[in-house]
Amino acid sequence: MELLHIVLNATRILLPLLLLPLLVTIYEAFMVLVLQPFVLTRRFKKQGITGPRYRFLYGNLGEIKKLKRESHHSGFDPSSNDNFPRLLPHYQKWMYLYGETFLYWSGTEPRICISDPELAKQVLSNKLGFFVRSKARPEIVKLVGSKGLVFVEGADWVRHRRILNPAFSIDRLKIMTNVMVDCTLKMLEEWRKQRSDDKTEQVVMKKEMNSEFLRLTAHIIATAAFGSSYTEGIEVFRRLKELQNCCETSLIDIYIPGTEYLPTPFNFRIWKLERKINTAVKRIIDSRLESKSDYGDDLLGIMLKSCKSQGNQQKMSIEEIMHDCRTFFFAGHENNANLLTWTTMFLSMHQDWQEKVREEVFKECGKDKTPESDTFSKLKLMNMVFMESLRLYGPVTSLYREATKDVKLGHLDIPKGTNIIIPLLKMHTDKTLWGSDADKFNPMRFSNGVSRAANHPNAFITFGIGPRVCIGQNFAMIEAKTVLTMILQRFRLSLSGEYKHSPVDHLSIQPQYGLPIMFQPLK
Ligand code: HEM
Repeated sequence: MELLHIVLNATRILLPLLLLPLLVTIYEAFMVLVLQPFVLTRRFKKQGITGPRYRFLYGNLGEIKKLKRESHHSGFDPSSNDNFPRLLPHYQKWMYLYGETFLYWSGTEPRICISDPELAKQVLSNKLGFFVRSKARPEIVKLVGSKGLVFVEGADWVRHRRILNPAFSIDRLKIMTNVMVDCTLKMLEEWRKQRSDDKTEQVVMKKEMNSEFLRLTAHIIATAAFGSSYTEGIEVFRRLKELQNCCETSLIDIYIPGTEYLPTPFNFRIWKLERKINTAVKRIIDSRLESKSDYGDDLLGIMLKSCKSQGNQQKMSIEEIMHDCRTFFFAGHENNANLLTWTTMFLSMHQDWQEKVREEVFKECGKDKTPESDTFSKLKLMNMVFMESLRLYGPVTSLYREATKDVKLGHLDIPKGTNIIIPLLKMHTDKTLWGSDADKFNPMRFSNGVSRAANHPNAFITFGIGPRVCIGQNFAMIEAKTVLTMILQRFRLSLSGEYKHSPVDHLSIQPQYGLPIMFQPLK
């Protein structure tokens, strides 16, 4: 009897203690899943901002998935460059229904879509830390590296950027131009060998250029990043590519927080790949550190030098360096390949522009001289073509920021925690900004410079603006100019009859069925 009494007393004391965490979790879940969406929806409604209705837990993810699937299967006008409705159909639909600025829900995360260039500029240029990069899905963070430049914030970001800026200075890029030329020459030499091995002795050669450019840009960034450790470096990048393929397949699924920690076969595969990548990068770093020289002039060498610099603020940890290696591969490889791919498509379709750009190349670089970095600023027409290609098929389709406090943006009151989406693809093809031919290829619109190409100076922000502007934009442009110059010096390009126009959004805009191009050697 007495024992029962003790047990009852203990239960009376312990039960509330045991129940408390459960109650707190239920309360928090209620706040996030029910109350916050309700309150925020009302708060924005009062400001005249509406959007699709919040659905429990999933927000509007289901509708996004459905609209993307439908638009993907709906076929595509082969002459159209109007990618916005096809690749971001949910934004198009909601803009039509609720206006240019609207609220939607990515799961329980509130998102405001803003495509006004003036507001976009205010968000991206804010130097007070009111808007930071939005938290990305774990798959993306794994690819780019959580401690690399893309995802660090505040003082860490300042330190990273200070260390890395010199790696992209004009002097360094001049040296890197030689790397770009050498890698392109290797690709062209391979093509020559394949042609001479070809028993059919056809003069015109067909190449699938998206995969050629992917291979070439991987080769270039691996050499620029790892230089003397190239062989090991390319192995790291191969594994990163595997990781990317793995992550990409899961990106179309709805993300449920915490699932990345579950011991599923998919997660085991990712963890294994990550371990292999880290071990391989660590091995390269260790062998450099052991060499006790000045660590080399490549990106890795520049980062390693920062490890031994005196000022604490300037230092970078080995883990951070490992993550930055991933960042450079991810950011500097596919984006550049896609820029080259879509530009090649345009030049093959618009023979008049191909001739104009080739004439410019012959005039400024000669017919068979290897290009030098000093010449690139003279290639004005080529630059205009690249800008037009980036406007219509820029690899980054949207930019993401999160408000770190309640903040005023134009006439809007943005509550802390709201994500702001800037749909670049929409801004870059908006007829009110670019005129009635907004979806047409017309490089002439850039003849007076980027800021005068549309009726707002910030209508074109393919590399971003403000403090987080792309650190690799000059690298990207020099690489693209090097490769295109060397190709145009040697070949006349035309689109193969097999080409099927079907741009898809796989982290960047890519041709679903590749880009088969016919290469005719110039006399
Ligand atoms: C066509 C080529 C490229 C395009 C269109 C592009 C576009 C962009 C954009 C739009 C941003 C800003 C994102 C934001 O504000 O949230 C960015 C950031 C960045 N890009 Fe690029 N990029 C390209 C090539 C490269 C290359 C070649 C590298 C490196 C080798 C690179 C490295 C980075 C890094 C590290 C950041 C983050 C910068 C920071 O947060 O401080 N990108 N890029």
